[in-house]
Amino acid sequence: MKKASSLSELGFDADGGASGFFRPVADGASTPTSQRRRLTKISVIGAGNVGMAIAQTILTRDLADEIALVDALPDKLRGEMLDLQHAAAFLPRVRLVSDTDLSVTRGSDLAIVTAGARQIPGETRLNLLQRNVALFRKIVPPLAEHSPEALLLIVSNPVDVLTYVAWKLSGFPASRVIGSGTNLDSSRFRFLLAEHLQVNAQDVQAYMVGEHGDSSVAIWSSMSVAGMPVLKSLRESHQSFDEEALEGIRRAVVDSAYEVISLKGYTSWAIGYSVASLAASLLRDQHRIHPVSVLAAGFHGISDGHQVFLSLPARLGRAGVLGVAEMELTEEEARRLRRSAKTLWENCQLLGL
Ligand SMILES: NC(=O)C1=CN([C@@H]2O[C@H](COP(=O)(O)OP(=O)(O)OC[C@H]3O[C@@H](n4cnc5c(N)ncnc54)[C@H](O)[C@@H]3O)[C@@H](O)[C@H]2O)C=CC1
Ligand SMILES: CC(=O)C(=O)O
Repeated sequence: MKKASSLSELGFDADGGASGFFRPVADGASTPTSQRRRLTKISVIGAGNVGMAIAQTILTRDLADEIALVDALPDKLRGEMLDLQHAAAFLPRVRLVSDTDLSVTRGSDLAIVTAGARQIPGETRLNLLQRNVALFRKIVPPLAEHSPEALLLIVSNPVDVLTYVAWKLSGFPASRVIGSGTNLDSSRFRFLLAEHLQVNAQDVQAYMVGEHGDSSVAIWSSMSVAGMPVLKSLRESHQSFDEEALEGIRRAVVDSAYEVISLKGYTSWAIGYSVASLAASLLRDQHRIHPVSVLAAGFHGISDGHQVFLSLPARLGRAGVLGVAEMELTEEEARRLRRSAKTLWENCQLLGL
């Protein structure tokens, strides 16, 4: 049985009796319309492990005035919403709403899609494609209709191909359709390097680009700490630091998701922080650089005709993707990136969108 969870649902006045509780200090004391701040609304579609980790990180970072949660499971959805609402005394004031119907997302500034199947231990992300494309066909068109000016941030896997799918199905410009991409892989990469070098991961400049998945590419040539090239010092301190050792570290980054999934069944906390950092850069117009999934046609020798989405370092702001960095890659890095693009483009083409 659905129980009332607010005083208005129990029959109390909708304004909570506030007019009887406080005496106005002066006539017309309310904020003039011209000075009212525009409220920020974020929607999270899919209130599973990932969606809820994102919602709670966004709440603690005070990024939204309203958060709308959507899921296909009504009881779980309401339970998640209430559980977060009960933290109200410890958080900034946020209106939290939820519904199984996407109309609750109306007027979103940012819509984050996490709905869909996730990997079982050992399964690749690309394996999820057909199931999640079918879901996106149901979710993306109404989402775009309810919030035609929104930024779309795709998280469901395989994230790069699904970002392409969301771009096609929404009809939005590519600058407003972004995949969370290798923002997470790059954090894992920086964590491993920081542990090795005994420094803070925030001081390690290092990017993984390409597919968020098995063919991701580690950009060793531009990796630095305090402006110092890391590869050079690793090679000087470890005599046997060759291509095989580098591939071993890249593989450790790729395998780290598989390891967490085999241990706890899913990944959630790191992607929660990763997506909240993207939300902050976008909605607060930070112009920060993140490796995220963007339309990569024409970059690093990827054919102009291949409308593939994959991660490259991009400058993010309130309008979405403001620009993509023209990284200097070694020939080997560019070759690996093109191979990653080829794998993704082959998958996109199969969809016939
Ligand atoms: N891009 C990235 O870096 C990462 C992506 N992921 C991906 O995120 C996705 C979600 O993972 P989890 O949250 O662990 O899975 P989960 O199974 O916990 O949550 C998925 C949710 O989607 C909901 N859902 C299904 N159909 C729906 C519909 N039509 N409308 C609204 N909601 C619907 C389900 O009811 C469920 O609550 C997976 O595809 C996973 O692979 C996970 C971690 C990192
Ligand atoms: C599941 C997934 O994509 C990740 O944690 O990287």
